[in-house]
Amino acid sequence: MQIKAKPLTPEDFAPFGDVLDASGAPDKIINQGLCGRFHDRARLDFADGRAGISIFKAAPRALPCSCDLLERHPEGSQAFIPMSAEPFLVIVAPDEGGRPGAPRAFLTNGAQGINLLRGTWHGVLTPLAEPGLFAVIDRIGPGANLEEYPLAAPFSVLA
Ligand SMILES: NC(=O)N[C@@H](O)C(=O)O
Ligand code: NI
Repeated sequence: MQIKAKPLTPEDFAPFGDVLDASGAPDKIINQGLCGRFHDRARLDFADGRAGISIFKAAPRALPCSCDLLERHPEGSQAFIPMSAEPFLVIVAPDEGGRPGAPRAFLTNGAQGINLLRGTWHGVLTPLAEPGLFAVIDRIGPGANLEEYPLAAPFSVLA
C-alpha cells in the first residue's frame, strides 16, 4: 500500500492531536509588547506520572519511506517540538478495536510541532533532514507506556 503525505493542518490532525505553531493572532501579548504568547495549545495527559522534557536526536529518513511499525502510549500524550526549521513526517492512525486503522501521513511546514493525544497510534519520530533534533514532552512514570504494533503489511509514504 502507498499513502501520500499531506500538509499538516490543525483540522485534519485534531482527532490525533494538536498542531503547535505561531499561526494566526497570539492569545496574549506579553513582555512589554515584544512577544506573542500562543497560550496553552496542547491537550497534555500524563496518567500516574509526570511531564518530562527529553531531547531526541533522530536519524533523518528520505521519502518515499516504508513504515512497518506503529505504536502508542496508553498512559500519556507525547509532544515533538523541532529544534530546527526542517519539516518532519508524522504518521498516525485511528484505533479500531485495539488495532491501528487506516494510516494517515502529514508533512510539517518547518514551523510546526505536534502533540499526540494519549493512546494515539503513530509512527516513531521521523525527521526528513539533519539535525533531527527535537524537544519531546511526554510522560515520565512507572511502566513501559508503550504498545507496539508490527504491521503485517508495511506501507510506503510518498511525498
Ligand atoms: N520510544 C520513544 O521514546 N519514542 C517514540 O515514542 C516515538 O514516538 O518516537
Ligand atoms: Ni511515541
